[in-house]
Amino acid sequence: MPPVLPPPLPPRSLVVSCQAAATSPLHGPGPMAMMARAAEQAGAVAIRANGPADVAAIAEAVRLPIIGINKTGDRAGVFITPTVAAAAEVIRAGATLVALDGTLRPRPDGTTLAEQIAAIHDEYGVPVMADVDGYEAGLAAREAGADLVATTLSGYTGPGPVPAGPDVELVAALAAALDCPVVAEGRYSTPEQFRAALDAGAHAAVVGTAITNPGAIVQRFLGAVA
Ligand SMILES: CC(=O)N[C@H](C=O)[C@@H](O)[C@H](O)[C@H](O)COP(=O)(O)O
Repeated sequence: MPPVLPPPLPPRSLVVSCQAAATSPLHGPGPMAMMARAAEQAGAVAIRANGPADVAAIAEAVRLPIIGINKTGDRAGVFITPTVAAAAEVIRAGATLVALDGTLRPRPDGTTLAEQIAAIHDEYGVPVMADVDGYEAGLAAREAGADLVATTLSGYTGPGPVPAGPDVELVAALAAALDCPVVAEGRYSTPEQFRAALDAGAHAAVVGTAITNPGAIVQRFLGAVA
């Protein structure tokens, strides 16, 4: 197995994802930097953020490590940091770790995941987190050199609807099989689910929508009486 760069995340920790869609009033580097500061103040150990502008603003606002992603292209395909050039943009903006699509799907530039990870390691020396959608992809991502494997894309790449809850089973299966940290991510919306991920073997968990998307929180409350 390829060597693992040490993760800049303590064990059993909470990472807060600060991302806002273009349709949100909170979209943009200023609001995301404030979200990140609030998360830091409350005890988050790292921030996940999208795009060089947000990463740069957050890097100025907090002292925490930043998991940088750079979403580009069509959400139906590989869109989370699909190329080394996309990774380079967020690394140069201040990301201490880069996350990229770690599914088995073909990549838009025709390179392999192993080639992308090797290029990021060689050129920038930062750890790489592979966002996977299943067990086989998790094993393959680790073989390809990923330093961390995250369950981020579970439930998002198949034909069916996105499940309501998180995929804790995938966390448990990957944590039992892999020699690198496994990060739980995707639809963690309660403290109990967060704890369940850690108890299943996750090194850390990333929570986004449930903490940093007020629009989704309002909708959840209204949904209870609709
Ligand atoms: C599938 C996809 O595009 N996931 C994205 C990855 O960065 C984000 O939109 C999520 O908000 C993030 O993974 C955190 O997950 P949640 O918001 O469910 O806590």
